[in-house]
Amino acid sequence: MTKRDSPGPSSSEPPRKRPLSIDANGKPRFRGCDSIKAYDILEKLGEGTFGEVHKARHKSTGALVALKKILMHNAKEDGFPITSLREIKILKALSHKNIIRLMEMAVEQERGPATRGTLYMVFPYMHHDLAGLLENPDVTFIEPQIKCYMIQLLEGTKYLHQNNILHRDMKAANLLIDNRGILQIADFGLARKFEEPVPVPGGGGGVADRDYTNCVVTRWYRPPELLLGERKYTSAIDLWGVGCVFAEMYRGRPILQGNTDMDQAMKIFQLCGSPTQKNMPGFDRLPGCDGVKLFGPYQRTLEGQYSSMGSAGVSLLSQLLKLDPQRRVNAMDALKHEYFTTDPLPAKPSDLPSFEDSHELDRKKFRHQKAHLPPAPAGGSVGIGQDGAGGWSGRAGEVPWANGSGAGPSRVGRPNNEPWPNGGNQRYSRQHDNRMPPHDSRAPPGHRPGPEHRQWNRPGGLDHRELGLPPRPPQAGHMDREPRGPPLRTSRGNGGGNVDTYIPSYGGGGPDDRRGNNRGRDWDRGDRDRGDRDRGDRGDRGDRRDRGHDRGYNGGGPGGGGGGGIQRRSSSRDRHREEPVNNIYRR
Ligand SMILES: Nc1ncnc2c1ncn2[C@@H]1O[C@H](COP(=O)(O)OP(=O)(O)OP(=O)(O)O)[C@@H](O)[C@H]1O
Repeated sequence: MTKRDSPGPSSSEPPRKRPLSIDANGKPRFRGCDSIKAYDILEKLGEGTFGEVHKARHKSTGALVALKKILMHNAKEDGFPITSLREIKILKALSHKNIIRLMEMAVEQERGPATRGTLYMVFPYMHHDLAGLLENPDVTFIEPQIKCYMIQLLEGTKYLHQNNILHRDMKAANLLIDNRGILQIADFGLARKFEEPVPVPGGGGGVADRDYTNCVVTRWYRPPELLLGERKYTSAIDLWGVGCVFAEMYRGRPILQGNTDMDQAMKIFQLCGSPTQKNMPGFDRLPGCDGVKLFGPYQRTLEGQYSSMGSAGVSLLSQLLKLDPQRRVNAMDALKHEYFTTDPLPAKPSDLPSFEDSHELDRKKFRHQKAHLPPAPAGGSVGIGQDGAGGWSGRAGEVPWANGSGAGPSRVGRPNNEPWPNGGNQRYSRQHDNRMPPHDSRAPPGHRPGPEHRQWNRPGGLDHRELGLPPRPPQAGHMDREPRGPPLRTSRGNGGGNVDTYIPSYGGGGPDDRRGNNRGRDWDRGDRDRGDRDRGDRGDRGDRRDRGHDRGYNGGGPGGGGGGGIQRRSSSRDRHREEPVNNIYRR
């Protein structure tokens, strides 16, 4: 039998797919499990209800990693958090340069026969998250850099959506950046598969034909359809978050800082205009539409507010921040937008300057030490609990108007005099939040800022002593965190009325959360894990973390904005594949 005759794949058969466990270079993508003893733990980077993140070094290879501890709130009763299982499963199946790679799991065995041990997700160490970079007043993005990050963000988003994954928590704090200029989308704790066809060119996010849990996405990045209670949503929800991040890179702060869901919707409509049948067809069929009638009508202000982004930038922004999710641009179309081909052209990642490391905990430490800071966003109806403060039950006429200052337009601009090292000539004056403390940009041990650092960062970073603050106690970040109050309650323990039984009642978030990432998220994390056990063993488990989160306005009503119902298993598990990333940087 000749080779030609031998049985094998015929030319009509589809090409064989690479096994999911192998990356584009033929190397195993996910190594499996290692002992935590293989790592030297260096410092804490972030902390949430869901887990702590530590920087560590692999003892034998020397590789720097981030270890994300999986917190078991109630290991005996709940077992391994199902949301973490889902996150791990999704991450293991993804392979793209703009998506964080789950390298392996690490196990810490505890003594005693009945202990289960602690599990860690192991990721490559990334020097920053985007929120941290933007909070550093000495780092000013210029347009080639913003374009470079946007391309990478859109490439990662496109890859997710083409592989039927919704991220559902797109925000600056979940975008990690390393000192080679690579941006990666992280935190898949709320991600899930979607079952509808993937987006096509010119087709926006398509149309959803089933219900999903409504209460997803951190409020400041939550799109109008979710705020109005939409459950048949599409990948367009992620593109709204991309739009928010896009403008945030110019402004230097989150652009829509609502104190409650109601306030959030109001801020959106003040920017994009009140919803009408023309700009958001069908908005009046959504359960939260009554709330819209309580304010406005507002005229659109987006083009005026963001004119400094230039006509191409404003055009892209307005396509990302379309009220109508069906007309909101999808990632593949956004990548073709003229913004990326007009001057100044996008920088290449390798041309971007490096910065001193900045992570969630650095920011928290600093903010807690500045006790005199004026109040940050109040956190809105996330805080609805037994005291009922700040929430709205969802019935028309009961509007808890936000009393916080929110994101007023009064920001102090800072002239940007830094030259672009690679010849770019566009400079942007980021408008800084004048309530914002400078970022604590400590250099890592042994780190000597090079010329680039000197150009882009305050030499040596700002020390707490420079600010006349008391010396930092050991593990100040941890100690400074808000004390946790009573343990989280579940729906079993407390129900009824408009008391959100998924929301813990520990007190205020303090002034730390300018970005709205952590306080809401901490509560959410608790919700997320707790909610799982009430949901049977299938379905949209991760969603419960946000259940009741501002739910009064989202139209979910007292019964809940959560609850995606039982969901079919997706058959698209094998669709994951690496896509070549367009070499758009070189255009
Ligand atoms: N691979 C990484 N490299 C460096 N830092 C990381 C990495 N992963 C996470 N971090 C830091 O830890 C923070 C929290 O990570 P992540 O969002 O994955 O956890 P989380 O428990 O979901 O936190 P949150 O509730 O704040 O979103 C990030 O904002 C980032 O500052």
